Amino acid sequence: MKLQVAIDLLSTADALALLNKVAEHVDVIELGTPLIKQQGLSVVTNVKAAYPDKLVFADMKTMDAGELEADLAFKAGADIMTVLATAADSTIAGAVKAGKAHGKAVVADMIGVADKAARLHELKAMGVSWVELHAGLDEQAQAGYSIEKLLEVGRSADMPFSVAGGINAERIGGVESAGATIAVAGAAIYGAKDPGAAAAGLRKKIKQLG
Ligand SMILES: O=C([C@H](O)CO)[C@H](O)[C@H](O)COP(=O)(O)O
Repeated sequence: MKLQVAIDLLSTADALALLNKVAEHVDVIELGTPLIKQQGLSVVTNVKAAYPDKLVFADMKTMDAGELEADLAFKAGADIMTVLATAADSTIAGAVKAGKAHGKAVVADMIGVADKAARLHELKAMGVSWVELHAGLDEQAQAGYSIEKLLEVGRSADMPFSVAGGINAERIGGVESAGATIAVAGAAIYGAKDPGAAAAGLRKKIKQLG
């Protein structure tokens, strides 16, 4: 299982300072949606220039104009971009088309999807590279939040999937056992006192489990 760091900070300088501590421990660098909204796609270009050997993930959460937005992200240097699974099929098809044109990956973010199993089958047919089983920050803040619901969907998924939703050292084992190809960790890394140690710790747990 790969480790993806989600950077939900708001400046390119802060993102680069964090990466200076954690990049060696992660496989995929995610530029979060708030960061891209604050900085524009220049943050993607700057991070890819600084880390050309890492996969750079632009969390665009595209809801419309799929081909155009995916094209913008890939032209900026992204290796992977996200389209919302709740978007119209034509939007997802457009993003997939741009992904194929650039030879890059398009991920469908399942945030807010009610019937995740049914949508997953449709997304597979549309040719997305993988799906992200995702509970967003607002969902995580609700009383009684549990990552288990996402893992349940993952266990019966017949395509590659990542998981995002408050993954930390306690939860990462369950994510690996559910069969995820990528574990996404945001706050558990950027919010840690020692982000380098936090990322290294998650990496170590993955190695132990694998
Ligand atoms: O995608 C995310 C969210 O929508 C805000 O951009 C997060 O990066 C994702 O949820 C992972 O972060 P954590 O839940 O803090 O691990």
